[in-house]
Amino acid sequence: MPFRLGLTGSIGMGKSTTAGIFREFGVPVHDADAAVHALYGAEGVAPVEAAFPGVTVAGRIDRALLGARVLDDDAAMKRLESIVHPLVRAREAAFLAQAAAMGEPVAVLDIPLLFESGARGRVDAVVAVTAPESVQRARVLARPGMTEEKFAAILSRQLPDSEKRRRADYVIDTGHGLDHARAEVAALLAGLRERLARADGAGKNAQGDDDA
Ligand SMILES: CC(C)(COP(=O)(O)OP(=O)(O)OC[C@H]1O[C@@H](n2cnc3c(N)ncnc32)[C@H](O)[C@@H]1O)[C@@H](O)C(=O)NCCC(=O)NCCS
Ligand SMILES: Nc1ncnc2c1ncn2[C@@H]1O[C@H](COP(=O)(O)OP(=O)(O)OP(=O)(O)O)[C@@H](O)[C@H]1O
Repeated sequence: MPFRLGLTGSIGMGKSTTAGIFREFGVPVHDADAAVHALYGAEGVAPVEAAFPGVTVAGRIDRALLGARVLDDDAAMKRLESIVHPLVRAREAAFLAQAAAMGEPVAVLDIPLLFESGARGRVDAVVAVTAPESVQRARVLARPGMTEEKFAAILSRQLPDSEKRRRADYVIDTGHGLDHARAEVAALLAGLRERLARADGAGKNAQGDDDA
């Protein structure tokens, strides 16, 4: 099993961009948001349509229609999450099994709701991505279809950034450009590889492998 690095951060903080940097460095990444979007064209269609009739368009769950039904309705969102999260976990498990088969030492699980959905126990360490609030707001409101109301609804379901940073093992700041974030990821991976090599060496010594 690879070392599971959980990647989290509030909306617009730079999770996807940082996940892309891990990929550039050759680390496999599983993206929970992307898994949700993919399962809306696959195994998620039937159960989600059954719970929210009328949200399927041309065989796929339409996220704008579904969003309108759940984003300002707590009970509806909880119901949706109870359908979707187990399906995401199944995709994640398949990804980890494949990474293990490939002998990957480290794998990243990009989980936006890592702390909120009880996923902390599924990873070995947590990376939180952050940026100043003003940068986050400007990034999010620049997106097509985004409104102040939708932004507020999503934020209200997410643990505050300060709390995510406090609970994380590593913090990546995306407010200073791509090169800065790349350097932070490189340093994180170098430190982690050293830590894993040391742990591996200690394990071998404990088993007496190195004493032969
Ligand atoms: C409500 C839906 C249809 C809106 O789709 P849309 O394409 O507009 O948004 P998208 O999926 O790209 O999400 C936008 C941002 O909101 C965050 N977000 C999505 N769902 C949730 C949620 N239940 N609670 C908090 N944040 C959420 C995402 O992580 C992302 O940062 C969609 O987000 C969804 O199906 N959410 C439920 C599944 C879920 O919990 N996903 C979160 C990761 S597993
Ligand atoms: N290190 C960085 N330097 C400069 N711009 C960045 C950096 N990281 C992210 N951005 C910019 O911020 C915006 C949001 O980034 P991204 O899509 O990665 O956020 P996210 O946290 O994945 O968002 P969401 O939670 O909504 O999926 C993008 O326009 C991206 O180009």
